[in-house]
Amino acid sequence: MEKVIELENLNKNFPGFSINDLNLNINKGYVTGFVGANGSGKSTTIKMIMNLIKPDSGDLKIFGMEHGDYEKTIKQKIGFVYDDNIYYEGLSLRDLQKIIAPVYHDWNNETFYNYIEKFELPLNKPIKNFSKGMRMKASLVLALSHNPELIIMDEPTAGLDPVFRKDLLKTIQEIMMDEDKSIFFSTHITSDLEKIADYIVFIKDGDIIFNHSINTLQNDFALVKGNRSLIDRDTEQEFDYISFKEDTFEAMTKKPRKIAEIFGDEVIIDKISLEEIMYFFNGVE
Ligand SMILES: Nc1ncnc2c1ncn2[C@@H]1O[C@H](COP(=O)(O)OP(=O)(O)OP(=O)(O)O)[C@@H](O)[C@H]1O
Repeated sequence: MEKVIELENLNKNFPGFSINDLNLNINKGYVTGFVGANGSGKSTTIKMIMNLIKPDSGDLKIFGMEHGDYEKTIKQKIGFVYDDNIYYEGLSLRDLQKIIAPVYHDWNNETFYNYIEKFELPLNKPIKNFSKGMRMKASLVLALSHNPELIIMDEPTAGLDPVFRKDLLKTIQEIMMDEDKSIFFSTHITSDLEKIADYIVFIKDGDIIFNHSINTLQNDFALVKGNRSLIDRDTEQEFDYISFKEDTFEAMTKKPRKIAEIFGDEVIIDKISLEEIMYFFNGVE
């Protein structure tokens, strides 16, 4: 499968936090969600992909190219959305359009005005008077108006109301009708990912814990509930994570068929949500 992002043995050290030998491939033509707890390294990874911060070592390729020689070519093909204000506060969207449009070969004014209308944004109001949600929408308009091949978003739905979040998911689905497009975005809203993501990358303390298709997560992982007395040193091995509550246990397994063979009707084997998978991988006590 063709890759749009390839990270190999990437290292970045901050005081008290580090990313060590991070390896990650993102497939072309799919929506990949990037999840992990607060402070797990999502923004740091995204900023390295965008060349906003430099890794200490390792290889990083976007569309098979490295930033060193090809940064301009790469940036032409990326739509980047993030919540920090990247604009001059006093400027309006109309001002920004005049500045940004000439920078991109594939800028499309019709797309720009369509999104302005769709997202109900004012053209002439200074960005400094925008609400948090309006800023995120403005960032989206500017990112989508140059027909990017790869859309990278750092928590795009943060600060957005549920109605607009739903519209945004629809917009993403429309964009993905073009099978050459790829989307990589971080979020804490796992229910959004269950609706639109093809792959989920999970990061914990700077380590990639898994990069699975949503089908693998839904079919291979299961939630098991039963009586605590069923768990001993041997049976414990069959589970990936277990939590106990009074006389009962709740556990995650990647071997639901084997669990059914061992325990039969003594346990309940259920579908597991992405939120529960993250909860277990983040370490339950
Ligand atoms: N410029 C920096 N200098 C020092 N430490 C930093 C810097 N940028 C990030 N960090 C640290 O790196 C860690 C990871 O931060 P990062 O923003 O990547 O997390 P995140 O997964 O995006 O979190 P959130 O979900 O809360 O946005 C944190 O401990 C943060 O304090």
